[in-house]
Amino acid sequence: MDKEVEPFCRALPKVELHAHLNGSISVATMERLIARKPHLNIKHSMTAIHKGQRRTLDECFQVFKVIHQLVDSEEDLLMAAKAVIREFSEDGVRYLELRSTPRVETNTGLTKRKYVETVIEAIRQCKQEDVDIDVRFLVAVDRRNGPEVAMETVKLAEDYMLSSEGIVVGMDLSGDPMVGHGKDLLPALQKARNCGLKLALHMSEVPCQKEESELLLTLPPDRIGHGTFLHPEVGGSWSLVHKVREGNIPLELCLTSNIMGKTVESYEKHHFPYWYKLGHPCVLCTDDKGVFSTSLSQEYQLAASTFGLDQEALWILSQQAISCSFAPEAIKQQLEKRWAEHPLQLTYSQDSGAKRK
Ligand SMILES: CC(C)=CCNc1ncnc2c1ncn2[C@@H]1O[C@H](COP(=O)(O)O)[C@@H](O)[C@H]1O
Ligand SMILES: [Zn+2]
Repeated sequence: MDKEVEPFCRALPKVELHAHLNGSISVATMERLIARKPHLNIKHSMTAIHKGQRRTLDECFQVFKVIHQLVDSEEDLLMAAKAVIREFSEDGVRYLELRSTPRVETNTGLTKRKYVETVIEAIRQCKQEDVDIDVRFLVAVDRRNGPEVAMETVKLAEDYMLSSEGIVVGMDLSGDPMVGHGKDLLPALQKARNCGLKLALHMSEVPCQKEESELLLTLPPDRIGHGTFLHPEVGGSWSLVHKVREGNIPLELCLTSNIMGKTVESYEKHHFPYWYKLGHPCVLCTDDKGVFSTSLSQEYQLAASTFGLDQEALWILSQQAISCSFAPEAIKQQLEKRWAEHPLQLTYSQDSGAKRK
């Protein structure tokens, strides 16, 4: 691999649009959380999947249950969220959309409202502390919890969209794709859309979701998470591809997550090139940087080495992610300006200028 790719990807200003809060907790933060709750007897091996290891989707979802035991109070959540935001910033992420599922924890008195407020507070505190990153919050619906909870979550998200000064911008649909059906959640998602919340939905993460994806595309979503099995070569359909292309709906693509969760056989077989070659908007994301021991820089490096992307292509990929974000127009313009004035942009344009000569 080009030895300059690693520092380039780290220095590259980046946009992260698909990051689950509790899946993004680093080893260092996990250590602090484990130390706070020694009685749980939780080992590191239970909260992360390391390089070279692969687990079934089911096994991966067990990991979240363990992490949720470690993050079950307002204090834990505030500490974890702030650490995650700082780490993304240290990795060169300048705009982040963090998603998380509001939870009730009776032991500690955590309510769903408190949960959302704590994540918002973490975002505000990072801003006050001048952490170099703009953070927005997508309130997540866990598909496992059914239509009533989904509707309740939409109402919660709507409330905070109106009162969080632009921090809450949308909703995510996630959770074990083998559980529940999107058709039951459609009314809640429709309501979310109608009240102005943006929708980032996990779709076709597993092969058996063709019908569900057709249905969810009628909303339509503003972005798609994974979309691994949308295209006909992997059992999807032309109709799905056509609708996604027609709607120009960006895809959030998480290479390592798909390999480690065994929904994609190898990096080479990832669906990134399928969509990238079509010129469709693709955004590289981490999904769960803590659980999958990765970083956004590493995901850019992997895309570069696996699919032969040069520095110019990586730059364009990161810049195009700005327009796929749910940031208000004014913020998008500020980010565009920041990218245009970035020192790396100068070297890269000199390089590509030299290449052109
Ligand atoms: C298991 C695996 C391969 C994970 C990657 N793919 C995923 N697919 C669907 N939902 C997810 C995934 N990763 C994280 N989540 C959701 O994010 C939650 C953890 O973050 P949080 O508590 O919402 O802050 C999980 O409980 C789950 O609802
Ligand atoms: Zn995800």
